[in-house]
Amino acid sequence: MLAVKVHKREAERVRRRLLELGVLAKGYSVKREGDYVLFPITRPVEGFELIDDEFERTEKRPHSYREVVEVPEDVRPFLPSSFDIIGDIAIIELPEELMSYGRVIGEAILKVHRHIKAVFAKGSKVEGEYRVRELIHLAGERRTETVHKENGIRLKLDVAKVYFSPRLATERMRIFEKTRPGEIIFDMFAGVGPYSVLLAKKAKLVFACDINPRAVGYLEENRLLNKTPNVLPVLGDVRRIAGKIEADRVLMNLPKFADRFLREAMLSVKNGGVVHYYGFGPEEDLFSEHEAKITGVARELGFHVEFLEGRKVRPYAPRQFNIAIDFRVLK
Ligand SMILES: C[S@@+](CC[C@H](N)C(=O)[O-])C[C@H]1O[C@@H](n2cnc3c(N)ncnc32)[C@H](O)[C@@H]1O
Repeated sequence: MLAVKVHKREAERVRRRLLELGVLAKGYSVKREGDYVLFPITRPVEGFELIDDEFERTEKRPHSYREVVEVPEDVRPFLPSSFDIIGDIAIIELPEELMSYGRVIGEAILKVHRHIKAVFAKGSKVEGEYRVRELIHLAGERRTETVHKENGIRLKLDVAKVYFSPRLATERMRIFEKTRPGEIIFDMFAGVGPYSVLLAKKAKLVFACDINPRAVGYLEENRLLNKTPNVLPVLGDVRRIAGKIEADRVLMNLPKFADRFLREAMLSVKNGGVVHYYGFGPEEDLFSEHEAKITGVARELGFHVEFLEGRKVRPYAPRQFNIAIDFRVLK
């Protein structure tokens, strides 16, 4: 292989020059011979001593499981480019064409991402009142409980028994930034507490309600784990406590059905307080339908609403987005 030979005093300057010229051969290690350094190159360059030598290939660590997984070429284009990581558990969505290669895909993920200990495939959509999905074990430990770190807090949870999405971390931080010290928060659909525990670091009190007993069990653990005794977990249907709380800020993180709970949210927020509403909307008109429902419920209650912000939270399905609408309630 063609190489440039230089004295070690000149090595750094020459390396930079070869990089500038775009001739330094990638994937080969530079060699040292006494006082000289040998740079492998891809084509002859003028002004340097050129020699011919053999070079060892540098070991390149794969970045993606797709570089190491062994599947037939015809199904390779179906390999997903990303997957969710919750604590030390990976959850991947496999199309039908790849389901029979689940084990090798799972093992490839374990090989490339050393901190991942178990891999599961999504076995269904998020379903039911508890908003959980079926999971299919692909590789590694047959364990579904883990501790996930996000926004400086730790959340213990069971990925098979409760809802949790790491993709909402940025949205949660956004709400944290809007929260003011001393506020009373009502997290209507709290899950294991990713909003509640985070906001409790700033707010005075957080009422955190969920109907899933497992979620509330973890919520209890997570308030201890994060030293946030100002989170008050409430197990049960949120309709039972709505209207008995006067919060500065109400969170409605149940995008599939939040519209059915607008009355409860508005009755639980104080005059001038803010509601963070979540839903799903088509790309061409993200907010109108939801805003109409919000205005309608406010009118029935004799309240006014002031829309503060509408935003895309994340893509949900083709041409569909998970959206957020922040609005103020004036009573
Ligand atoms: C989409 S998850 C959100 C959980 C959490 N906020 C998060 O970000 O991970 C919605 C949660 O609402 C709970 N839920 C559904 N219906 C409910 C109801 N009527 N009352 C209280 N909680 C309910 C579910 O059990 C689930 O944990």
